[in-house]
Amino acid sequence: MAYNNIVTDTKGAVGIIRLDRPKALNALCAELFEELADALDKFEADENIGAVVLTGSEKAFAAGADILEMQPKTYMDVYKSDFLSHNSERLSTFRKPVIAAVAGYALGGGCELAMMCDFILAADNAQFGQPEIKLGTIPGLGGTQRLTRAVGKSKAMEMCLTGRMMSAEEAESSGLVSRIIPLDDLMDEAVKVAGEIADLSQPIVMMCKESVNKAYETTLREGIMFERRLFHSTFSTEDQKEGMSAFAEKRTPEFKNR
Ligand SMILES: CCC/C=C/C(=O)SCCNC(=O)CCNC(=O)[C@H](O)C(C)(C)COP(=O)([O-])OP(=O)([O-])OC[C@H]1O[C@@H](n2cnc3c(N)ncnc32)[C@H](O)[C@@H]1OP(=O)([O-])[O-]
Repeated sequence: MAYNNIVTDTKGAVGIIRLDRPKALNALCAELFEELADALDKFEADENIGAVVLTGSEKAFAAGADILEMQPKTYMDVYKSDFLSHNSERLSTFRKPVIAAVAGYALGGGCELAMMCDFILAADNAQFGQPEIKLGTIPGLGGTQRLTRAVGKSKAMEMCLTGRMMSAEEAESSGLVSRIIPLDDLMDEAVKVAGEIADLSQPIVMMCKESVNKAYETTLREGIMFERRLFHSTFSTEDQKEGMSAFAEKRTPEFKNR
């Protein structure tokens, strides 16, 4: 598939997806979602890729779903086509770690896309928001749910009801992003961290991601049982033997991804 709205690249074992629709501040049109899903399918199937970085431009990670594309749609259009239920959710089912490297605007669907990633590294110029309310609609890609889980009800409610933007500092202090990086260093740092993760055992990393994500979907007791079972299952892998043997023998582990 030829891409018109994204650019993909690799650096070692890191897959990079850059949203690249500059004229519309990377607004998420249907074609972009289709391309993003295709790129994710390819990176997921590629055994040489251990982690992915999703980024945009310095001005915008993504300024939201494409308003001009949505504007003429009727209720019957969106209901019958189950608008947003297909390619736009692909990121949330991706099994390898994905880091969002966010600079500039991450608004509406852009903020929701960043929140589907496993963690967010924010440039110091990043701005997050769910401004859908100002357009006479509400978030439709998980914003009311993931933002509430990330920053708590009071701040999420304020953000969704007012549509105001949150600075990188506020996003970090409220737990939406894991760290703030100077804009010029953002991609280098994101690729470095992704590379460190990709050097670990891929199946163990996938289990760890699955277990952390379980915390969003279950009770504490069930989540702890799920984690315990996955933890037990790591003992069936060669990589657990290698990791612990390497520690005992004071050497660097050589993971084989099995
Ligand atoms: C997915 C699930 C549900 C989600 C819903 C949503 O996300 S709802 C969306 C939630 N998001 C919002 O409500 C944010 C909407 N965007 C804004 O408020 C402003 O663009 C800004 C404050 C981000 C930047 O202001 P600035 O003065 O620096 O820049 P500028 O304004 O001059 O924009 C440059 C060009 O980009 C264009 N374009 C930008 N965004 C979109 C878009 N989403 N769509 C389409 N096009 C968009 C803009 O029209 C212009 O094109 P033109 O005229 O040159 O052909």
